[in-house]
Amino acid sequence: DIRYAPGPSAKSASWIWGHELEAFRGQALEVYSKWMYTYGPLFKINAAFFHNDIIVVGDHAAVQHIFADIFTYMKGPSLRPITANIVGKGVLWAEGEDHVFQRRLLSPAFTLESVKKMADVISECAEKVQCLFTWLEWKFDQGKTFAGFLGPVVIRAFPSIVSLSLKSQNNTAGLSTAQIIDNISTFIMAGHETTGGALNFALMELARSSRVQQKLRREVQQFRDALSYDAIQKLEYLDAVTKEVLRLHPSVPHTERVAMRDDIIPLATPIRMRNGTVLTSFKVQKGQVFHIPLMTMNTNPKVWGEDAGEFQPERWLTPNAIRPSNELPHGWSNMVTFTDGPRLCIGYRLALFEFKVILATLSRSLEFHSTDATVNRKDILTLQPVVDGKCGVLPLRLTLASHT
Ligand code: HEM
Repeated sequence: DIRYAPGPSAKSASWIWGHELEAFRGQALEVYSKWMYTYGPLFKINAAFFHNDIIVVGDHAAVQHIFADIFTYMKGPSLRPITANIVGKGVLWAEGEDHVFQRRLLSPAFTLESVKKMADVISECAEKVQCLFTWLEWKFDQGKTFAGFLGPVVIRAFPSIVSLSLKSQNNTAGLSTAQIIDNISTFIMAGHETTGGALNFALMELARSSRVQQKLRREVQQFRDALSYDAIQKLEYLDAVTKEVLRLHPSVPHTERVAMRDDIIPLATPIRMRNGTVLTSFKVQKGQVFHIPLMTMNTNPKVWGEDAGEFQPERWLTPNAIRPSNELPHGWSNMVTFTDGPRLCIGYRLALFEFKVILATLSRSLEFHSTDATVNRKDILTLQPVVDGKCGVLPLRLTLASHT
């Protein structure tokens, strides 16, 4: 019985907020990570406002099961109204048959072929951003809000991609005008907030590690071909840096699902319940809320090793530095950064290409230096840097890079 699941004691919970406020107060996913390393990959917490207990689940088999069955596990009532308000009732919001319908019509815009067709425009936009930054090198003072600046600049440079992606397929005919509009704002928000945020954290990591930064710059500068879709796949170190940034700083740090019916969930790692029984699967009842801590799963030392919290792109290039894939989560590069299953991020190929082209283009000609500001990270639907209490702020200093 899931009532006996391990977890922080009920006595430590606030009578009104349960354990939820404590979890929110820390840095992004810090408290869930601490609990997961203490209680194992499945534990329960008290929910706010006397709601039934929430199960926090990072067990690979359980998470794969939940993501695979989108008719049994849907987004919770706490997420959907926010999504509807911010981006409208597009594919990110839709559930059930409506989701399947919208996803089928929109998917052709995000296939490998479609992303390849957008590649030239994306590379051109990356050049524009780089020119702007090179110009800004004279203008940037230490302490300016880099993140708040990067978002609008990237969005301004990239709007053509949204219309291009929808134009690249003729199937949107089945969607109403309102659905098309809502999906365009979905792509703008879900696409730019996430990719822009991940790029911010990438620049922060490069600024903190001159070794990685120099190695990446050397690889990019020595590569003479144009950065087409196929060409960029040849840059091995860029690929490793990309994976490492998206492992440590997943733009969506956690997600939520609710069981629509009773079910049995398999477990990769048996859990010892508080009454002494050991379970290899567990029963859930309709209405059970799950929190899925994507960031915790990506950085669990029991899975990724003792240096799980460190930025080490080499782990992706060193044989046996990472466990075999059957011992890792199911998803892109054995991570859950884009989730998994039928609701896997629709734009992940586009995101990866944009991320790589922009990072390659910027690091070719600019150097990034840290400031002495302390950067905190908060989970506010997306992962946000917070400096001196200000959200979306990531101060960096730029100089021109020398060419090899
Ligand atoms: C680094 C960049 C990105 C990250 C880390 C990311 C992450 C995610 C995650 C975790 C989800 C699943 C959320 C959930 O089900 O709870 C998701 C869904 C989604 N993403 Fe992304 N995303 C990124 C970029 C993009 C881009 C570039 C686009 C489109 C232009 C996009 C469009 C979407 C859409 C429409 C969904 C909803 C898909 C569905 O429910 O069927 N994302 N993304």
